[in-house]
Formats: sequence, structure tokens, C-alpha cells
Amino acid sequence: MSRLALGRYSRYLSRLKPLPHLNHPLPFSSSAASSQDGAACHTGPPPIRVGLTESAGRAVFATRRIGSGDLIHTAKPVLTCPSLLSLDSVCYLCLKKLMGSAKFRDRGVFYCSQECQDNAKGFYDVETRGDWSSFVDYCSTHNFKYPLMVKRLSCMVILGALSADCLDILQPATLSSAMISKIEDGYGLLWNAFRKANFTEDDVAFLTKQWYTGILARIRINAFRIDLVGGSCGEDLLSLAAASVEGEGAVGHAVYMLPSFYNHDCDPNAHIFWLQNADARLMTLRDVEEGEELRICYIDASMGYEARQTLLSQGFGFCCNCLRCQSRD
Ligand SMILES: C[S@@+](CC[C@H](N)C(=O)[O-])C[C@H]1O[C@@H](n2cnc3c(N)ncnc32)[C@H](O)[C@@H]1O
Repeated sequence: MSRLALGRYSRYLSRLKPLPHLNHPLPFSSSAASSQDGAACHTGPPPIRVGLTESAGRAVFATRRIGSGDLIHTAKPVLTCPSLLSLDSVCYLCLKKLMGSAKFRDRGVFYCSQECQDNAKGFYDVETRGDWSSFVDYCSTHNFKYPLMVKRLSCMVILGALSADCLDILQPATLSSAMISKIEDGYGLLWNAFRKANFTEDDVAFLTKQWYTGILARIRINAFRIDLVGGSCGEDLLSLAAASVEGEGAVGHAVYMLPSFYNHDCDPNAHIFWLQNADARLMTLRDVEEGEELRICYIDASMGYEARQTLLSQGFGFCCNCLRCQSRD
């Protein structure tokens, strides 16, 4: 698997098998969850804060007790990108599957709604001015997904929809020199495409090699692979989370702010999942006490100790020291 293609999500969590007494309807939804979710809405901020840990950088902590199976908060993506294989079947902006739903077509791509089509103007009016074939070929040949996200982000920056430093707060990966050299090939192709499309030096002044590499280093650690579960939030969350383990495959990738501060655990107490589109939902997998750190699993938790350690070290640059790893399980 390409290092750039490493997904950051949990596809299997043995703990997700819902226990009978946990099969209750959603009892709580943070203020970040919309009332359209069919959930009872609490007012006020979500019951979490971002703080520092001793050995794992920043982290998310519960500010009160949160019951098992509760929705902690929802999160809108800062940046989305459909996989190349999903281009005809998902909304170009929110990644919702288009099967059976309305399709809004705009200059060769599809949206699930007029709203998504309008919101995508924040990058698509720039994107349609360029010829991206060499850049897309490079991504397809190497099976790289993340450079396509940088392309979309670049278009958003040019149109003023996002600022060039919008992801600076996220932790960057440490990139090897071999990776940097592959990344630089992509940078050259992207730069050429913008220049051939007659964007001025001023328009693309932010698009330096350093910026491009820094964004990819952040996306590498913080992008989530989006596997849609389907269903609605009125359903039991633990069942929906379990369904996310057996998703059909990724529809694309997305970057978020708050979810990026969740650290990893091979036996996590929280889980991130997606229902109909790239709006993320964070939920607890067991009771969490006030002050406890909330952690999700970045990888396939069904793997053995050695495989997990290798993946976390190569993909995310850390050695996992969670209780499960300490017991070599
Ligand atoms: C998505 S970020 C999580 C937030 C991060 N701690 C921060 O300060 O932005 C992933 C990075 O956090 C650190 N991290 C996450 N889980 C960890 C763990 N269990 N042990 C050590 N470091 C961890 C690693 O540096 C990893 O690359």
C-alpha cells in the first residue's frame, strides 16, 4: 500500500458489537448536531475540550461524563475530495451517494443538491479553467489520493474560499526524502497546470513547493477516509458504528478540524463515522468519565500487535503505547 494512501479510520472494532443493554435510541446530541438528525439537541458546546497530553501532543478530553453510545458532536469537513473511482456516483462536494437521488450536473460533475452545487463554486469555477490531465494521471499512476485534495484546496485559496494557512494548526507528518521527491513531481505538474490556465503569479503566489509539501504532510496524518454507513441518526448509534466497520469502500477523503485532535488507541473509547455524506459523527463506545481522554482508532483494530505497530509507526510516526499494546494483544 502506498504510504500516501494509508487510510485513517477504524474499519473493525470488536468492541462495536452492540450489547443488548446499549441498544437504546440516541439519548443525547451535542449542540454541534443538527436537529435534522432526529436527535434530541442539547444547547451549548460539545462536552469536550482540546488539551495537552504528556506524550501524544494535543488531545480531546471529556468535560463531563458521557454515556456509552452517545453522540459527542458532529463535524463539517473543511475540505473534501471524492475518489477518482467515485466521481460519477457521489456528490462532488459532500460525497453523498447519488444512486436514486437527484443529480445536479455542472460542467461534467454531479452534485446531490443545488446547495452543494452552489457551495462548490468556491473551487469549481477555478478548477474548470485548467487542464488537470497530467496531474490526475500522476495521481492515478501512483494511486495517490491526497494531491487531489491539495489541488482542490489550491482552487479554494485562489477564489478566497479558504486561506492558504487554514490547515497550519494541524500536526504535520515527518516525510522521508523519497516521499518528498515524489511529492515534488506532483507539485511541478500542479504548478504548470495553473500557469497554463493563465492564473497570474499573484494568484498562485501561495503555491510554493514548501506550502504544497506542508499541506500534504498535514493531510497525510489528518485526512479521514470516508466510508458511508447509510442510515439515519435516529437509529442506534452503536449499530451504525458497527455497520461502518463493514462499509462498501471509500467514497473519498476529507479533512476536519476538531476530529483531527483525537489521538489513537487500539482499544478506543470513541468512534468516528459517516451516515449519508462527509459530515462526521463522533460517538462514545463506552462510558467516559469527566476529564478522560477520548481516543479513536486510526487503523484496522483487528490486526495483531506487530502489524498495528508497523502501520502506526510508518503511517503516523508514533509508537503506540496504549493498554492493549502494552499487553501485546
Ligand atoms: C491526528 S493527530 C492527533 C492530534 C495530535 N496529537 C496533535 O497534537 O495535533 C495524530 C498524531 O498525534 C500523535 N498521536 C496520536 N495518537 C497517539 C498515541 N496513541 N501515542 C502517541 N502519539 C499519538 C501522533 O504524533 C500522530 O501522528
